[in-house]
Amino acid sequence: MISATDWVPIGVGEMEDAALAAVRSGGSALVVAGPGTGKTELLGQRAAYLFQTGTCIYPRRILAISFKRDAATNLRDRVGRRCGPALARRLDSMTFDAFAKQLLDRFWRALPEHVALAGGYGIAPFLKSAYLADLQRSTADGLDRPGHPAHWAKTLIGKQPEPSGIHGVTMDAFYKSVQSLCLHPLDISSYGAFLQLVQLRTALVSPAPMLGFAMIGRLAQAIVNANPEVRRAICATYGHVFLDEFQDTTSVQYGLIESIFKGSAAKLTAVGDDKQRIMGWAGARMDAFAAFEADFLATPGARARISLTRNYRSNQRIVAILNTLKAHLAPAEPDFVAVRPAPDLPDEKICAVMVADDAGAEAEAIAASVAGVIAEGVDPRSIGLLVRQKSVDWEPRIKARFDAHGLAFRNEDRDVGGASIQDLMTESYSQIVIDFLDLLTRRHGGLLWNVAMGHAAAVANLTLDDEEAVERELALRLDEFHRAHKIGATEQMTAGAIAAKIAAIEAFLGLERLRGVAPQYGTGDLFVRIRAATSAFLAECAAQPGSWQDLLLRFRGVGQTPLMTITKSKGLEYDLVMLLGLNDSEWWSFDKDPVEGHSTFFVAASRARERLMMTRCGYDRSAKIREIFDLLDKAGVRQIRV
Ligand SMILES: Nc1ncnc2c1ncn2[C@@H]1O[C@H](COP(=O)(O)OP(=O)(O)OP(=O)(O)O)[C@@H](O)[C@H]1O
Repeated sequence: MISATDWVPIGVGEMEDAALAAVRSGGSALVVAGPGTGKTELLGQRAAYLFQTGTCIYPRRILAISFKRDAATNLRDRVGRRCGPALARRLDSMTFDAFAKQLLDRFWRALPEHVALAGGYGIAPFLKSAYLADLQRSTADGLDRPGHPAHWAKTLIGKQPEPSGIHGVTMDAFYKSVQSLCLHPLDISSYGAFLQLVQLRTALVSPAPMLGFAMIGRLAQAIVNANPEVRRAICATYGHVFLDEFQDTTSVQYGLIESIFKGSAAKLTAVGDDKQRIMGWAGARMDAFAAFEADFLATPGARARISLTRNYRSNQRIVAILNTLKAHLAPAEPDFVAVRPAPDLPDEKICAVMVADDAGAEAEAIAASVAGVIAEGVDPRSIGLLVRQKSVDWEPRIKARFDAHGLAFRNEDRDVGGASIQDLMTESYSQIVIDFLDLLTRRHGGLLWNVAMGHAAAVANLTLDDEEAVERELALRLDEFHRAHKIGATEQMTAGAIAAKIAAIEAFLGLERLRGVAPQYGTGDLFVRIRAATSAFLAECAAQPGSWQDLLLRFRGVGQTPLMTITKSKGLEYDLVMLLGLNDSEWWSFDKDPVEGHSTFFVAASRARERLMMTRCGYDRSAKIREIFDLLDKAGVRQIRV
C-alpha cells in the first residue's frame, strides 16, 4: 500500500496539475477536455491511485464504462500495466451495453410485473422501415382488440391514442423515442414511445423475445427503480465509477447511471469532450455535462469541469490544425498546447488534401501514399484509413490498388459471424485462444510461454507472484499440454485441425473457467457468440495459403492497414490518418447537422499523431462540406492534384 501523499503517476513523465487533481480527487469529478489531452490515461491513473493507496478498499470494485469494447479493453490493459493484474482484476471495464445487459441477465426476475420477461431473449437487429410500417398498422388495428399488445399498452397508459398520431411517427422519431420513455414509473409521453411500448409487449409475450440495447437499458433501469435492494447491492459493489467519452452518453445510459448512483456514496469520474459529440443520431444527450454537474457534483469535495489543454498525441503542426477546427466548434475555449514538435518534413507531407479526378485515381493515390509511408518504415497497423460512411463500400475500391502495390488492409468493421473484427481483437476469449495457438506453433514457447502462464493463472484465478508451488504446478501442466498438442512444421492447417486445437485449449483451461475471464461472459449469449466468431474468423484466415504462424498473423491483422468508420475510430490513434472521401457523397448529412458534421471531422483529424492526409474526388466549390475546406484553407492545408 502506498500513502496518498507518496503516490506518483506511473508510466508517464508528467501530468497537468488539473489532471493530477482529478486523479487524486476524494469526490466525484468531471473532466471536459480536448482530444489527446490524456482523459483516458487519467482514468487509468485514477484506478491505479485508488487501488494502490487503498482508497478503493477491498473488496470494493471500480466500474469503468466505455462506449466501445476496444476502449474498455484498452483501459483494462492500461490499469493492468500500471498496477499489476491482481489489482486490475478489481476493475470491471465494459461497455454501457454490456453493463445494462449484465444487469438484466442477472436480475430479470426482479422486473416489474408489467414488463416481466419469461426468461431468455435475443438481441434485435436494427429495424428496417418496413417493420415500422407494419408495427404502426398493427398497433392502430389492435387498439380496441383485447389481448393485442396495442390494447394492452393503451389500457396500461390509460389514454386513447389516435390512429393518425400512430401513423405520424417517422423512423427517426420512433428510433429516438426509447430515449424519452421510462418503464418504471411508467412515462409514455409521445406516440413514438407508445409504439416502443407496444413493440416491447409484443417481444415480451413472444416465445423468442428480441430486444434492442436501448430497451435493455430501459429494462435494467426499471429493475433498479423497482427494487431498492438491487440498487443497494450494485452500490455496495462499486465504490467508484468511471465514465469515458461522456459527451456521447444517451438518455437511456444516463438514466441507468442516475437511477443507480445518484445520492449514493459512489464517486463518479466522467471524462469527455463536447467537441467530439458525434452520436446525436443515436440519442446522445446534448446536456449530459450539465445534468452530471447537477446530479453528481453538488456535493462537498466534488470537482466540476476540470479542463486540460496539453495535447500529448499530435505533433505541433497537427495541433495547429486542430486549433483552427476548435476555433470554429468552441471559439471561447483556450487553444491546445502541443508537447511535441512537428517532424522535419515539407508541410504537404504532414498534412494535405489529395484531389483526384475520379474514384479510381483516388484509390491509387491512397495506396501509393500508404506504400510510400510503409517504405519509410511506418508499421502498416499504425496507419488508419477512416471513412464517413460504410467501410464495406470502400473495400473493393481500395483492394485492387492495394493488391497492385503488394499491400494488405482489412475492414475492421466487418462482421465475422457474431462480432466485428475490431471487437473480436479485444475479446479476452479470442486473445487467450490465439496466444495458446501461438504457443503450440513454437518448439519452446519463449515469450509466449510467459503469456500463456499469465492466461492460465488468470483463468484459474491464481496469483503467480505469491505462490511458488502453484506456479511450479501450473508450469508442469502447461509443459505437458504443450508437448501433447504442439503443432509440427508439417501439420496440415485444415478446418478440422484448427477445431481440434481449439477444443484442446478449451479442455486444458476449462470451458467454464474461460467463461469466467470476463464478467460480461457470465450471463447471456456473448460467450457463445465470441467462441463462434473466433472459430469462424480463424477458418476464414486459414483459407489463404501459408503456415500456422501466417494464420495467426492474419488473425491479428499484423501487416494489414485497418479501415474503419470515423465513429469506430473514437478513442484510437494512428501515426498516419488517411481520411478518405471528403466529398458530399460521403458527407451528405453535413448540412442537416453541421455541428455534428464538424465534430465528426474533428474526431477524425484528432486521431493523427504525425500526419493527416485526406482525399477527395474533384474540386466542387459549392460542396456541402465547403465549410470544412474553408477551415483547412485557414489552417494552411494545401490541396494537391494527384
Ligand atoms: N501525461 C501524459 N504524458 C505522456 N503521454 C500521455 C500523457 N497522457 C496521455 N498520454 C498519451 O497521449 C495519447 C492520448 O491520450 P488519451 O488517449 O488518454 O487521450 P484522450 O484525451 O482520451 O483522447 P481522445 O479524447 O482524443 O480519445 C496516448 O498515446 C497517451 O498514451
